[in-house]
Amino acid sequence: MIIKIDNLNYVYNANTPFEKKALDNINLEVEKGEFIGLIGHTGSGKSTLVQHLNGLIRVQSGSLYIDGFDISKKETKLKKIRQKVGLVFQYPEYQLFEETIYKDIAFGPRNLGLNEDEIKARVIEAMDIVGLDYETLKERSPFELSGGQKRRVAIAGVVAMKPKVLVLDEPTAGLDPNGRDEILAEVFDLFKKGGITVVLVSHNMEDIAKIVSRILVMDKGKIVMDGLPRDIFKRRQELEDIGLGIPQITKFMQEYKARGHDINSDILTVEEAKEELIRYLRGNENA
Ligand SMILES: Nc1ncnc2c1ncn2[C@@H]1O[C@H](COP(=O)(O)OP(=O)(O)OP(=O)(O)O)[C@@H](O)[C@H]1O
Repeated sequence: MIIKIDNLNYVYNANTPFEKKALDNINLEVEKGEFIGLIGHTGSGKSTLVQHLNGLIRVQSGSLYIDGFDISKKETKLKKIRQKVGLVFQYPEYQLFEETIYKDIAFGPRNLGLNEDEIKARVIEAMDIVGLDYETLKERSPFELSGGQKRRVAIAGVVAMKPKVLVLDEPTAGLDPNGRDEILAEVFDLFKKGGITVVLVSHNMEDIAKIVSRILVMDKGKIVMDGLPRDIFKRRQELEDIGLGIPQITKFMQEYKARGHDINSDILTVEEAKEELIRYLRGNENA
């Protein structure tokens, strides 16, 4: 098991008038190689939970193991945790700071104390994974790039640390549909290569439906649903009750079925819908 969380609670500004319980008894087990989609309304606790995973927020009560390694202990070094878990923040481009793309991506591996050859190899590999051309871009300033490309540099910086768990908090926020699809495709490619567990936080149900293998739904600091995307999106009313939607295409298929059409409405993508509708319409023609 790569992530194991027991009875995790977190309160901001404890014992002050601004006290706010952000995590309420979280229990979670994630196997190596899962692709988790974490969804929930604004303020439900998603960021607080994922920031625990890389030690940005330290455990107040409960326990948290990454790859068998207890990160709830105060004495556990942050450096050790961050070698295991890479976190890409919302709008990560604001955290770029070096004068060249090479230096930015090399920053993490350099902090690990690796030698220059190994650092270079990691930068080349990470740029390749996120689809940035090493030769033409290595000496360029990250600040000259487009929004989508800056975000790739930020993701490459985390990938270059070779984490076992990659956490992406709203990685496509603010990008146009093309930029969004490209970033997701690269994350998915990285995942498919194996060896990495991904936790993707998103408000975008289309993005989630396209790529994750398991969905966790948060509400008021708790995990209130946990299951396969197809099963979660069947619970449309429960999701709507906590301010969440389902993918447009799934909604369309559910509504089409409700009007008396005998189709399978467990659909997650436009491609699946197309196949199902062709099957159904051909069946009707032949009847
Ligand atoms: N630094 C902070 N100080 C005080 N309260 C906070 C702080 N950060 C978050 N909170 C509160 O904790 C709760 C959980 O917030 P969190 O950011 O984890 O939710 P979220 O699901 O990630 O929201 P979003 O989708 O808007 O990023 C919210 O009520 C929020 O207002």
